[in-house]
Amino acid sequence: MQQTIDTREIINVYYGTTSGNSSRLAFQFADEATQHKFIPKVFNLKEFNPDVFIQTRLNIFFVSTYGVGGPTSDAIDFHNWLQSKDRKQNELQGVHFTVFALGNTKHEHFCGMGLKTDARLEELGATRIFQLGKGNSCDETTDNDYSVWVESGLFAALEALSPLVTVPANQVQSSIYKIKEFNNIDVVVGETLSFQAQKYKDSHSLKIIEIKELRKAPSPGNSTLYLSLESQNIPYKAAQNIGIYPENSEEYIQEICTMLNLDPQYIFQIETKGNHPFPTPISVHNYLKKYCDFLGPITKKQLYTLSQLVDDQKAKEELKFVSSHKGREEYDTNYLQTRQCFFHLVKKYNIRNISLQQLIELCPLISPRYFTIASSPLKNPNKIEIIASELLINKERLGLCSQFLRNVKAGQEIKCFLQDSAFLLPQNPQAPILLLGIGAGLAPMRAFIQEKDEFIEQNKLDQSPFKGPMTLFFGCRTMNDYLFKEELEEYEKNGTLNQLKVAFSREGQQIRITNYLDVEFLNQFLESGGVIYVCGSTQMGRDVQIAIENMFKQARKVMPYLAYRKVNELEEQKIFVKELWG
Ligand SMILES: Cc1cc2nc3c(=O)[nH]c(=O)nc-3n(C[C@H](O)[C@H](O)[C@H](O)COP(=O)(O)O)c2cc1C
Repeated sequence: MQQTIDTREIINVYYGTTSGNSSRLAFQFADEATQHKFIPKVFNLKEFNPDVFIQTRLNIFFVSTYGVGGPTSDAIDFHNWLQSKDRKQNELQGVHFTVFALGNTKHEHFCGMGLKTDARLEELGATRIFQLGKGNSCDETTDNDYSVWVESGLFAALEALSPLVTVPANQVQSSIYKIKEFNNIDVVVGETLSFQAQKYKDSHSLKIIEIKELRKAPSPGNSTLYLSLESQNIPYKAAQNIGIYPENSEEYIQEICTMLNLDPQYIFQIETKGNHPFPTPISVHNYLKKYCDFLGPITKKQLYTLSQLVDDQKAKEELKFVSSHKGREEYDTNYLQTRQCFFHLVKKYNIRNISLQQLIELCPLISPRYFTIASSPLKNPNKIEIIASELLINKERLGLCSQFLRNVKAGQEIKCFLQDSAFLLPQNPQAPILLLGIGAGLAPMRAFIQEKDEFIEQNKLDQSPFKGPMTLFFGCRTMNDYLFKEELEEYEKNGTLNQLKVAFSREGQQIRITNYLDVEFLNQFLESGGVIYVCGSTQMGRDVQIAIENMFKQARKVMPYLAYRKVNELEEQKIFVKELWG
């Protein structure tokens, strides 16, 4: 007798991400949808195909916001397609959707991209299955916000639309991986890789020319590295973003192999009807090194699986509880905020019985870390320079990328790719330029200064995108953190920088760069058609925003409630350009 199975419809799960939050939730949702007997298909928005979208009834979007309430770079084509005037009224009739928007309340336009997507889908005639959800990464509550959203009835709404049907078992596509030992005699057939794995595969391998510490008295967590990479004739732009794929260290790989009794030399292939999560055949060692993110924030799916595997009854209950909706506050305070990860919990609870297949299903791929290029291709056509601050987690362990960069040596190659940042050249080359940076936020400023300096050196200032006066206000804690001191002072001496001011927040007068932004100065600067570039912490971005608002209120007598809008207008006109983190 033919075997049958109860199932529901296909759901397309789309995500647009930069740092991995949206993709993590998209895959988590896919896992939960499978338990509810749906057939999820996960796509990065770069792979968005309008025909597939319109033909599939159920669609869910996980979209994060970047820039001024805009899309992540992988979602730009989708965003342009959706918002295009070419779209016809009711073009999306029959399509059902729901959106989970990711953002951060420290940024303006909170969840802007999700809100725009949600509103436009409805405008084009698509039916909203469930109200928009919002995840706020400000206090790292995104994952909890997601579970609250799901628990408030998402699956009930989906199930009402798509009742169970009984079909022959062989009609249901399975995306579960099967691990198979690779023998040298096996013929390797071309695999279709997941979007993220393909992006990794297509990225460049750039050789490190030099790596050194920039601070005078570094300590763990208070270190800033300088890296130069051979650009291998890959065209790059000043202040562009570079995504670097970090790798797990040998110590961690050895330890996890010992804990889980995995043979690092074992070479395996993956059998799946879906996309392959990474290229195979591969050794366990290389999988753990390049792809397996076992040090990232612990997910509820990981906690649930660990609860099933741990022997200790108390631990079992605790892990199960925090993986549930009821335990969301404990999950947030005791696991997310304390930066717990899969590796440390496996170690803490002495869990040994996790198979390679489970590991692959539980741990996401290592995501790239983004930096802003600190050099100009005109001055340095053969090298890309980067400034990287070190991240210390819980005052005890370095973040994955920080430990990776600590261990790499000159001559070694690293995987990376380039993409545009918010720091585009000014539209008016005559515009006065004000560069505001703190710490490693000096990177894009240095790239622009180098660019201008090169035009001056070649006696071609008339062709430069920076013909107007250029001012740099740089903030650091103490003289020990004053990065590129001699170089910056030289740029001031030779006239590339018309003004250089350095604010030390923990030394001397203990001031911040915002102390230089008084009402009169900002008013005159903006009246003269100036452009302001800011790079550093979100707090600093907010302080600069407040300084500009005050200028509007006091110098231009703008009503307080309109001052905020005025600053937004400056952002939209690319007169106030920010790239912030943290
Ligand atoms: C450079 C930058 C710009 C951002 N701009 C916004 C924004 O305008 N509005 C917002 O709500 N969140 C903004 N965010 C926050 C992200 O959307 C949020 O952290 C999200 O969880 C990231 O998801 P991802 O890991 O999938 O990229 C920004 C984050 C960065 C790093």
